[in-house]
Amino acid sequence: MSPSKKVCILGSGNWGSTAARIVGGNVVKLADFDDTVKLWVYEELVNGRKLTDIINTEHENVKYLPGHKLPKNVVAVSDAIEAVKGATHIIIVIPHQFIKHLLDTVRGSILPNATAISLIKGIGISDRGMTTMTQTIHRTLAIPVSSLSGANIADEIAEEKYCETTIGCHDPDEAIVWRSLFNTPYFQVNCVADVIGVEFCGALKNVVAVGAGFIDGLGLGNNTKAAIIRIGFLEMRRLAMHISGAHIQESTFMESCGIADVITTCYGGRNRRLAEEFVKTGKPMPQLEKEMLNGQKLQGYLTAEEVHSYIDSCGVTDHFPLFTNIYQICYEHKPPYTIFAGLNVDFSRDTQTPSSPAAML
Ligand SMILES: NC(=O)C1=CN([C@@H]2O[C@H](COP(=O)(O)OP(=O)(O)OC[C@H]3O[C@@H](n4cnc5c(N)ncnc54)[C@H](O)[C@@H]3O)[C@@H](O)[C@H]2O)C=CC1
Ligand SMILES: O=C(CO)COP(=O)(O)O
Repeated sequence: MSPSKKVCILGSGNWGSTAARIVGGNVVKLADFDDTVKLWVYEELVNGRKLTDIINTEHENVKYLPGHKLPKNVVAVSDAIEAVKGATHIIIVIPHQFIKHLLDTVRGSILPNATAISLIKGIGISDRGMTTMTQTIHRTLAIPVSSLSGANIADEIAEEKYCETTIGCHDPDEAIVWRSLFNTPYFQVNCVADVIGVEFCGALKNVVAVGAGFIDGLGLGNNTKAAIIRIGFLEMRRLAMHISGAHIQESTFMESCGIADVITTCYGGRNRRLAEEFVKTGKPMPQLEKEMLNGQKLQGYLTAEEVHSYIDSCGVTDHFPLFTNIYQICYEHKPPYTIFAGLNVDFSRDTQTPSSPAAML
């Protein structure tokens, strides 16, 4: 009997390629899945050759994940519609600023019984307010969407160093399927039912990481960075609960997607590294991104702007001094040491009113 399920991956950056390595390795062990994993690549030339051709002949994404082979059953394609053709399980892992165009491209080509999972760390702003990536994907493709996020610096996972991740999935049967696609001895998946809590954590910690990078750029120490991490974590939780308190479980913040991801990104992430350079060189973030990341993309400074636009429109910036200061340093030329302004906020009531978000502020 031919397999009834088929997985594809949309996105082949640093994390997308690492996910392809994991899923490509797992899928061949799952009898109900087709062995072939189509990997959609945003086509570009690398040393005069198409990146898709390089991946399909050398089985390595030499630009975004150099030094790590991809399984041969991972097949790179430059056409997103071809990638989703016949796929029952769609993994979406692109920088959040590109999501709309990709979804517009593939809508209409998705199987009606398909299901998706977002590995993206970012949020969107629309006339409905702040939206998560799974909400955006669900509204466009009209299929169920889960989330995966965790303390997951891609290069370390490609080296098969032990870590954990969190899958948010409403359907317990589907959660088992997603887990079987991602779980490995070195990549331990824990499933929770809180889809948007998982992704709020993943998106908002990138703003905190920008703050942590400012502290490193200022040459301040570990205690100061720990203070920024603590306050940032509380502002993340406060904002997520303010937006969707009735739908988010507090316990999600203690999963890998929560506290663990804030820590790893504030010490080892790209957002932290470029924010440090921002302070040391005075160059704008987009310029540093071009100069230092070889095509990889930052999410943190964009998310800082999106968060600010939301909290400003709600008139609650006073309740998020760290997020506000980080935004003003990035976009309004405030000096980096102003990150400490007004940080003595009382968060003590936040955990007492989880089902009544407005009461927090
Ligand atoms: N790299 C990491 O360690 C981790 C990243 N993530 C998240 O995964 C998501 C994807 O990031 P990465 O895979 O790291 O990507 P990346 O930042 O390494 O690479 C950028 C990707 O965007 C593509 N791209 C460039 N212009 C594009 C366009 N106009 N339209 C569509 N794609 C375009 C590039 O081809 C490349 O694949 C992000 O939300 C990120 O926060 C999550 C966990 C870990
Ligand atoms: O999300 C990440 C680790 O979990 C990666 O963070 P950066 O994008 O800052 O590298």
